[in-house]
Amino acid sequence: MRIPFDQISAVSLIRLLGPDRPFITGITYNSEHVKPQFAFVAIIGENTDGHTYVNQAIEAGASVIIGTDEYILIQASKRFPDVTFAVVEDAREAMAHISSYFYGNIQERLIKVGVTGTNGKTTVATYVQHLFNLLHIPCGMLGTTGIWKSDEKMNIHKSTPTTPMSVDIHHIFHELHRTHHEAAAMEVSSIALDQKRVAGIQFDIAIHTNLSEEHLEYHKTMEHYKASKLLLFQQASVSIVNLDDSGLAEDILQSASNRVITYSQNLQSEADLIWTNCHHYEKGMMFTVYYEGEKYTVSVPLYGEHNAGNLTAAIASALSLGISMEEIVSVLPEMKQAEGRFQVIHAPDNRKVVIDYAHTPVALDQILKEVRHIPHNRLIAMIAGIGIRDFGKMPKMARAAQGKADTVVVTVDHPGDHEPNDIIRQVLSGFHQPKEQVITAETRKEGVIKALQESGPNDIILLTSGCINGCQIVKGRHIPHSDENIVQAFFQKPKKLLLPQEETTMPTAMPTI
Ligand SMILES: CC(=O)N[C@H]1[C@@H](OP(=O)(O)OP(=O)(O)OC[C@H]2O[C@@H](n3ccc(=O)[nH]c3=O)[C@H](O)[C@@H]2O)O[C@H](CO)[C@@H](O)[C@@H]1O[C@H](C)C(=O)N[C@@H](C)C(=O)N[C@H](CCC(=O)O)C(=O)O
Ligand SMILES: Nc1ncnc2c1ncn2[C@@H]1O[C@H](COP(=O)(O)OP(=O)(O)OP(=O)(O)O)[C@@H](O)[C@H]1O
Repeated sequence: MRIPFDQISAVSLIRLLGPDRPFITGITYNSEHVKPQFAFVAIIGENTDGHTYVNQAIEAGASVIIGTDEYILIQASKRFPDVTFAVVEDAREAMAHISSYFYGNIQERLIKVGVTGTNGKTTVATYVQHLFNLLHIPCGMLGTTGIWKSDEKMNIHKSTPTTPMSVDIHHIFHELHRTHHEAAAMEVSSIALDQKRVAGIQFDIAIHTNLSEEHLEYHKTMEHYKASKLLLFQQASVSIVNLDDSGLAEDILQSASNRVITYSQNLQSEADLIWTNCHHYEKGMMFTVYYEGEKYTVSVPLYGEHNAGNLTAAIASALSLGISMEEIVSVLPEMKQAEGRFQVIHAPDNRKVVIDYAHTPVALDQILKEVRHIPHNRLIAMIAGIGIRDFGKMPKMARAAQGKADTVVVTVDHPGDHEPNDIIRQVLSGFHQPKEQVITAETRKEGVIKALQESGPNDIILLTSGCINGCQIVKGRHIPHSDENIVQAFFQKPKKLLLPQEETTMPTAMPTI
């Protein structure tokens, strides 16, 4: 395809050198992925500067170089007159707009739902995906659990943990459209918003979950974190806002010029959707939703009161498309839980292993309260300090856990370049004379095993924090890790721990109760 730089007005072009309508066969931000006639976008990163690799990209066949360093691009243009050099104001933003153009602006033909917030992005995006599919709107999902078509995971390498790089987003949108999808639900992280990964996308719906402290290792201040999240609502036609969140709701309401749908748990609020009266039962939960003066009873095979709120946000997104509440409520009994979010493995002696990716103090506090709704004897909770994240958060995890379990196992997730014991000490510093038993484990694997060893009949073993992309990041290496496999292996040996009928039910895939 030829790229007419002068016609893609959103690209803030400063100077164009070389052929002005270059032909390209692909776009990449990594010189190692350049193929003949690719456009290479030089990005200044945290470790290195993409402009360093301009020569390498041209040697690999790049026909276009896009970057911000005018001097480097002018010098290179003298040596390679057949190559197009585009000096732009913001390389990441330019990449987003050019990627959209390259993929035929196909994104405009999809219903796009963006979800942002500190906790609940994956869950809400997954609920939107499942709900739309049940309502016969084929919907994909882009998020921490992977890139999904309506019915299966796509085999696409993820460039980042949550929101892909812009060129990957447009490639995925193109693939979804090619396979007859009508919608895409996606998590939009604050980092992605700041890095313009979704620049040029006009979301049909933007959903807000909540805001609390997170990602300060990147944003440095809460103000920057908040301002980044707010960007999503400036590029959406409908904003769905959680009135119960004191972190961001007011700011969205004040700045939104688009249609707003609000949701809340509070009967006294004037929210458009009010969810209340949540009860758990063996197969899930039931709650009431008030909407336009009517009362609806929702029954879903999902657990955790916060998930009633998350589901209400997804319901609001379907309502905004003009689907009736009656139709929505009728399909909810078919809903499915998101991977690794309040998922329950039934283990021998009526033990229940709950895997939940709670990795903020707020989420940890929440899940520790929620699991108590499941009948149990003792509660053993594993918490972790995440080495590749903000050290300041670690003691807060201990504070959130204190007093809420019988035993707390403190371990480490993704130590990165840090010594596991430094991380453990940092977490432990948050406890204030804990009455419960606190034990430590230097690796997540050891932590899971110790938590299981502590358990007895009818106990709940809650494994929190998370394992991004099924691995542990240790000194730059990605070491495969799976809590489920460790649980499975633990109960398989010694064999006598397993009841005969349970041997077939201790699966690699996790069933929910
Ligand atoms: C902080 C951050 O955003 N990091 C992303 C960033 O890496 P970086 O800034 O360190 O890049 P770098 O290594 O300095 O390289 C700079 C540029 O030179 C290029 N390069 C480098 C070497 C080479 O030989 N040739 C070459 O072209 C690189 O491709 C890059 O474009 O650019 C890379 C791609 O160019 C991303 O893969 C990487 O995401 C990493 C995997 C990451 O962990 N990101 C996290 C922080 C993130 O984005 N998280 C959010 C939120 C998650 C949540 O919800 O909790 C997310 O949306 O995923
Ligand atoms: N609405 C909510 N309010 C508070 N806590 C929540 C909410 N939804 C989910 N959580 C908690 O946060 C954990 C993470 O949920 P989820 O993965 O959906 O969030 P996320 O924002 O996508 O985080 P990440 O992108 O880092 O995975 C859940 O396991 C649960 O414990």
